[in-house]
Amino acid sequence: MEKLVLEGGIPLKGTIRVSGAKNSAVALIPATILASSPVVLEGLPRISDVQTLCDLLEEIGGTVNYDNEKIIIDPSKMIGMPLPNGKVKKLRASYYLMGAMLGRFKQAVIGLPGGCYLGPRPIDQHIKGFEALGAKVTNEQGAIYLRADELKGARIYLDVVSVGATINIMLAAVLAKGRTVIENAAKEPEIVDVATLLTSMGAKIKGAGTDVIRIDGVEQLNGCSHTIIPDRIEAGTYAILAASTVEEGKQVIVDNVIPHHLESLIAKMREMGVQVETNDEQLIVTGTNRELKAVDIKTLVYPGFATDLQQPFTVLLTKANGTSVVTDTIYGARFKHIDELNRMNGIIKVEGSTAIVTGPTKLQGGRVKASDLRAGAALVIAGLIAEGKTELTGLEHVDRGYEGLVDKLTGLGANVWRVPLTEKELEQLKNA
Ligand SMILES: CC(=O)N[C@H]1[C@@H](OP(=O)(O)OP(=O)(O)OC[C@H]2O[C@@H](n3ccc(=O)[nH]c3=O)[C@H](O)[C@@H]2O)O[C@H](CO)[C@@H](O)[C@@H]1O
Ligand SMILES: C=C(OP(=O)(O)O)C(=O)O
Repeated sequence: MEKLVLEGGIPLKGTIRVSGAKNSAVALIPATILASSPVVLEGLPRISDVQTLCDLLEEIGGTVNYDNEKIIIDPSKMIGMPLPNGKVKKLRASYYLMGAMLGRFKQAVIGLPGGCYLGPRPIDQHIKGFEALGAKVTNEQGAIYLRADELKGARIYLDVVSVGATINIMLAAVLAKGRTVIENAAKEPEIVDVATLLTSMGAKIKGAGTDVIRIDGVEQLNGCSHTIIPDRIEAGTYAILAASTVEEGKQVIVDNVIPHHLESLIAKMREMGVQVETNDEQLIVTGTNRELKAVDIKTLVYPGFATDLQQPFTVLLTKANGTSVVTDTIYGARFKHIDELNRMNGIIKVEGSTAIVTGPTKLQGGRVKASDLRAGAALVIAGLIAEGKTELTGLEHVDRGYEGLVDKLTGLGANVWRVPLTEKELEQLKNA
């Protein structure tokens, strides 16, 4: 195990390139199970969630070949093997194996997913969808058992707008008989990306990216080639980092971005007084001598302010003048980073699903721990703006979502490096 050491207070400048989207990648990989011949996925990020899913596809008999920026998955020899334990527990998105394996094999056994603990994360809407398509679903000793004689299209109204349930139902429905309509569907760009792959494989899907998705089942899906979209959350994280660290007159360019995916973040940054411009595929943040203003944010489903950017954004708010109110309506308990920020001299109070940030404060470097992926991203930004050195543990969370973090930050002039934990530090972490 390692820790990340960050030297705070160094102004950053230059260009940082965004990788392929984690939340697309983790659905695109399971989607390949539905094809009858090899699928080429281009531009997947090299992160641990991608590796874990590729390992899981190999466990069920798939062949995975890595060729520079491409991953080639041959699903033809896969079998409907039960996966009640093991690697499925390491990430949230292993739930997509349910929809994809049910779609192809008409049965699946998948252990309940892991991933970031952000408060309760039920999957009742996924199950409601599978049942509507004709599957019998039971939960036995921490694993979901799914079985169907045949899957038949259905009209499914989601009681909660859910990214995971929308994608999972699409995966199960593309090979079902007849028409499926998902109402109150989520509209995130990752859903459109998965629909694009499935359509290239031969699926018939209309309306992805709106709140009604119509799927007409087909007999067979075939291999194809697909390039993933850029990661809007990674891009947003680096835009927030840029706004937190860039010096007057200097620029940080976040490259390989679809700016339209980040409109709610860009609007909030501008409201604070951050100078941010966009072109076709970049965000350009320029340092100014303006004082940053406090703003309120409320996380919402897309195209609202993304919950996954709430934690990093809170760090930027510690630099703003006044009181900012941050409300997370998606995950009301997503505030585990706050204790750590307060240990670094932040003045942030949590009341229910709201964090109240009083600024500006000068953060102080210290020893902090990432409790989840975006808490880790928030603490990386905090470490880079703090006075002195910060040591961050819990890197296994950060590695789930940020490809080549140290190299990318070093490219902007940051002084950051990874070191193995000593025996004593490992012991301290175990007892914490
Ligand atoms: C792998 C992946 O793509 N992860 C993203 C996905 O997670 P995930 O797909 O798990 O999140 P959902 O969109 O499903 O969750 C949204 C809300 O609906 C609730 N809910 C969800 C499903 C369900 O069956 N019942 C239910 O009540 C959840 O508790 C949450 O409050 O979207 C989240 C919300 O944008 C992001 O934070 C995660 O980064
Ligand atoms: C919460 C996240 O991921 P996951 O759903 O994979 O836990 C995230 O990407 O911020």
